[in-house]
Amino acid sequence: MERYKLIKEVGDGTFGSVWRAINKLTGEVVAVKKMKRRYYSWEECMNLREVKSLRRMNHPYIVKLKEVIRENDILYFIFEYMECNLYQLMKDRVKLFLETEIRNWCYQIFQGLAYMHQRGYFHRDLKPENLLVTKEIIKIADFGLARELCSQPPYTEYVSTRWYRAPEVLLQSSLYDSAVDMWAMGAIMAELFTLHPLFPGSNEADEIHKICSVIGSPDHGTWAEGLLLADAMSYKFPQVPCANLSELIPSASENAVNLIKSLCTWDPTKRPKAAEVLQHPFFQASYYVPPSLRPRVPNTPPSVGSKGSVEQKSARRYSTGALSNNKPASNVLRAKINCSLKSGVQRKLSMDQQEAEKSGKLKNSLKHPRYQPPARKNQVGNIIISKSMQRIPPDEASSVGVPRSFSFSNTMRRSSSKASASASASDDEVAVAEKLAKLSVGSGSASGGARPPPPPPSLKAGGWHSHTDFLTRSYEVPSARRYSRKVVG
Ligand SMILES: Nc1ncnc2c1ncn2[C@@H]1O[C@H](COP(=O)(O)OP(=O)(O)OP(=O)(O)O)[C@@H](O)[C@H]1O
Repeated sequence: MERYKLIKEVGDGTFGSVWRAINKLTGEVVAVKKMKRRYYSWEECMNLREVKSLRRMNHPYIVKLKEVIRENDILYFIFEYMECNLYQLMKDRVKLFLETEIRNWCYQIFQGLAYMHQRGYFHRDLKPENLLVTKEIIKIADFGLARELCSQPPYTEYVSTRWYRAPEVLLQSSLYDSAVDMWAMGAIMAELFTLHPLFPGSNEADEIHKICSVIGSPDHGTWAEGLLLADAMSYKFPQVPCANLSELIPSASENAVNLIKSLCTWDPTKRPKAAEVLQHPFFQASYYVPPSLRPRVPNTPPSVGSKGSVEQKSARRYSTGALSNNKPASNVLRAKINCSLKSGVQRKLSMDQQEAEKSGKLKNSLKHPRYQPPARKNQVGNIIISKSMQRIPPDEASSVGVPRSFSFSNTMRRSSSKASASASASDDEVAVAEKLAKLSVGSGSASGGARPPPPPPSLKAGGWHSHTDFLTRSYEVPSARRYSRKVVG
């Protein structure tokens, strides 16, 4: 570790603290994740999911693990450095993001996910904190929970942060797959549009209630398997009418709303795969190539950082012929959003609770009987076990010897994919903002190796229904509490 100079702590997760650091030899800025528990052998380190999965991945939209160092029984991961995470970008944000910005981010993430899923992995803990941003580039990070699709179910342990947790996981299915990542992406996409979490459940029961109130309670037609799962744990879904998602996400285009609907579908088998999502009409409206990835030609518009107030600039920057569907929020609506932004404690409380869940200290809720109506109590769910207890048995050669550090080259080993899955200024919008507020029930630089993503697929591609017929249900209003939290799961 003497090669690295730690500069500043930039994140404190459940399992490690993350530091911005400099490689003294090369001057390269990196992120050093110092794991909290001790590791007494290399074998133990090499069997960590984060290592096992990340060392197989080499993609411009997946954060690159450069090196692993074990020193004095302390394990350090050296990652490429990213400026901030998506949650940090959203939390103090007043102006809504432009749809073009959201489209650009999502297209990158879905490319990363398609790559990962095709190679037989799914992430299982996608959330804004695990999506790292440097200028216009976004990358998937934190593979501590990543799972091989071909690994043997049942998957009994804890998976994913509650607000982004798929219903099959909430209902303790042991057969979930990469569709859990697609659910999380639907929730994240919606949050990018509204700057509010879509399903901010205060406990697992409340989480399901929130989901029902947005997408409507499931029935035999929409998710027969889910009813069985619920039966198996003597759980009864609340009978809640669905909401109109377009009203909940007024700044989103019809295509964006349709995509979110399809991702947040009860039945995991009906959610689109990441590769299919890339063909969705939402991504046909335009394709934005970040300035940093454009060929260097004179008159290229200057790059604008993604952290600042970039909305107006963004409109000019995105010169690819795109029609922005974004409807900027009115001052009144913005004031309301700000107001809810300031009610920040909710997310922190809730996320702290989730952190407690993750540590395995708190148990229960759904397993024991009846659904409790939109819980205002700080009840905590039961699925959780500590990630630190999830070390999987050695299943591959850990013939790593006993190096003091381990660097990864582009070891892209393909494993067969057994993926069975494996606000505008109108009165209406003000009303929507009010509705949202009332319905708060519960509660460095981009990788040098980055290459430009492929151009958008043709409009004909994919089996997407156009516009509204993709899902015909209507949707209700989610909670609108604004949040603040430290960067933990
Ligand atoms: N490569 C990186 N570059 C810059 N910041 C990073 C990097 N990796 C992680 N971080 C920051 O540190 C935070 C925590 O990192 P990470 O999620 O890997 O830790 P963790 O202990 O696994 O967290 P969690 O509690 O989510 O499981 C991230 O949300 C991010 O803000």
